[in-house]
Amino acid sequence: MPSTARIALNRPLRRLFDYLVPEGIPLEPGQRVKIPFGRQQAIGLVVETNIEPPEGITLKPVLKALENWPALPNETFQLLSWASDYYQHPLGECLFTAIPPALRRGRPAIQKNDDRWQACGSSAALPAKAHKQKNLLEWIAQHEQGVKNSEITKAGFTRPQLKALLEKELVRVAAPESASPQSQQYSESIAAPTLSPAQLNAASQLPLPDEGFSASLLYGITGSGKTEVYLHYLKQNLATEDQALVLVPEINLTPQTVARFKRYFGERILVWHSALNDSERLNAWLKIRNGDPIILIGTRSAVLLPFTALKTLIVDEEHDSSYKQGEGFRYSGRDVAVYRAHLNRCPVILGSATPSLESYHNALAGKYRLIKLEERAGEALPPSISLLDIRSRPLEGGLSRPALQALKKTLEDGNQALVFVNRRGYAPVMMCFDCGHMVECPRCDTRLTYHRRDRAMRCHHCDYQAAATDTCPKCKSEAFKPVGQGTEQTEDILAAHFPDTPIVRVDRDSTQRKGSIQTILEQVNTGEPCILVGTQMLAKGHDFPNVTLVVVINADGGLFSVDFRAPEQLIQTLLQVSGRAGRGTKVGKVVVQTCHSDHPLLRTLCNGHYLDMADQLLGEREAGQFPPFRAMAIFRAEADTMEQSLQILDSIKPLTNTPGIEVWGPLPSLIARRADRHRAQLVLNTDNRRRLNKLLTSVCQTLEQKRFQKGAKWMIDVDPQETG
Ligand SMILES: Nc1ncnc2c1ncn2[C@@H]1O[C@H](COP(=O)(O)OP(=O)(O)OP(=O)(O)O)[C@@H](O)[C@H]1O
Ligand SMILES: [Zn+2]
Repeated sequence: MPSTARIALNRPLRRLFDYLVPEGIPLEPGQRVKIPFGRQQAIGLVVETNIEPPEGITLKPVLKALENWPALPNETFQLLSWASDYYQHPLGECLFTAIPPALRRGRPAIQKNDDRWQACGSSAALPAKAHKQKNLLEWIAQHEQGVKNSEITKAGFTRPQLKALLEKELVRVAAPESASPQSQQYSESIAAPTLSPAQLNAASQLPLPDEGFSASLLYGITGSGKTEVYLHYLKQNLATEDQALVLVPEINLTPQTVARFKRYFGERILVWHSALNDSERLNAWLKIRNGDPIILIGTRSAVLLPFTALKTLIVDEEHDSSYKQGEGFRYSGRDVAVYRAHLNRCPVILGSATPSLESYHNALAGKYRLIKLEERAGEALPPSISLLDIRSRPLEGGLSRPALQALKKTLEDGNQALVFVNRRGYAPVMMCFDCGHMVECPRCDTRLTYHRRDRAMRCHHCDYQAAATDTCPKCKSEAFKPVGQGTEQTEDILAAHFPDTPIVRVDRDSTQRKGSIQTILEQVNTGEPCILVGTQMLAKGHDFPNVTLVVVINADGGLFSVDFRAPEQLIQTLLQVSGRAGRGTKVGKVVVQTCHSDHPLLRTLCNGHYLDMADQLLGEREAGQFPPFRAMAIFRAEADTMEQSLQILDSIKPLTNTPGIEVWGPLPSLIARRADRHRAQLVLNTDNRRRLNKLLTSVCQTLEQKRFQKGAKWMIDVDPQETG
């Protein structure tokens, strides 16, 4: 009698499918199978085996198992099942996030052929007329390590030429780099970095990989050398057969970090991020699944991968909002990392100069070990931060005269400066000073940003764009002007003031145009005087030793926002961007322009003590009964009309009626219309997380059965980052 298995598909369905398991196909959870599905075939993942077959239904059989081992080993499988329940996202889609695209399509789980060819004969053996083959052979012979197919074509040779050499046995495949699981040997020649006494003190407080589960919050001020602490820790404590995971917010922004890890660990470093192609992804996945002793540096989704020998997790810049996925499976990479360490009985280290209030709260509650590193590495000192009130001061490109003077002085002293503007483009609004018209996005409840370089008006919330006009589109007046600051405008003003100094703009537009941020930053890395102008991108983890001045154009953005997280994010960004000043031997200075120089939060900022501000903010969160003191979840709806969206949420609200759970709304979202979709939300807030989880599971099950109007959608977001 054949047994029955329950199988998950990569579909947004809160249900699983039962199939017969033909004899001779032993299955276990996490294994990849091919199954008939409707009129097609699909790739599924086994969730349960030997289940009681449902009565009265004839089941179809599994067609085959794609491997005789589980693609998702037990611990990874448990992790994803937990995440599916915690974040209320369908199990199938959660499980498949840990499977690379090639395997989702049913491709075999083998290394993509990337053979290297070596020469093994002399060109003398070739006929005199075979010039091309001769050239190819000689070229291959110059590369002792062998050359890849792709390199051969890139060098201008062809496959038939290679084939001809192969037939004559003049070339052969070089020994593969990794022939079988566990076979990889990594030579690590460089010793651990030498740490300062403060760094050593911090490193010595970190629990060892074999001491079981623990979570540590490494609070290390900007420039304190946290990366060196991680390197030292891994070098000293990670056994040669073990795996480690280092999560980073965005790899492409900080190529320096990867380079630093590679210097110490060489080939043992593997990277995982969204820019990998399918075969790079598959090859990396196989190494991870095989238990190769790699150290993976990866973005958010790396935490879900099927490690089999994971002994340490590090989450760098743990406060960064990019750890939370904003759509679909809305998990927090940081929080999943903590749960993974718990499942895996190993340490997790969360590091930041500006820890999230969640993590800091956990540290204060004794759940996380708090480790402080409050000195800068090397000879660097913390920068001095001062507020510059700009009320009734004339501004140029957002810059006040004292700020311009400080920039001038910095350049004269042979140093570099950084100007932080929180908007890309030229100006966030174009306004007519005759009729008052402001140009809005036709598809969103937002204004269009003026991009002068491309003479375009763009919506930063959808992809709408229109050509810029010189006169008001409504009344044709010529008094049609940009209002507010964007990076382009500040760049122009700086170029006019400092014509002989390179101005380097870093924002999403400039990095998209010029390729990588690395190319753009080459100018800065020469150390010659220059001014960097840019957005948040500049605040993240960069190490420019010659930057001695940071100017923040306007600090007021998040001070009075309705989003309860806004002040936290503002302070984090301000301190992170301030932390780019004075990282080398020269002292750094930060000038923060504001119209609210008496605001208590900004005043505390000048002391530079993040934890003081965090204490202050936690006090406010507790008074307002917000996370981390309570658990929050948001039901969101979007539809073609606001009425429909509100209707969906109105129908959800009675289902949430539970003692101890507060429900706010439904209300239109802060940007109520985005890309012609009308959005609303219903907020659930409670001090009983378990009850909330149970409630959400039952509400989601109910909603799954309901039919809503075409185009209308509901979503659930647990521990939301954005609450507007
Ligand atoms: N022990 C040390 N001796 C000398 N220089 C050091 C030492 N440790 C780190 N550094 C240097 O100090 C600088 C800052 O280090 P790192 O980038 O690791 O700081 P960080 O704590 O990650 O900072 P941030 O949070 O601001 O990104 C780097 O240039 C690094 O090479
Ligand atoms: Zn828009």
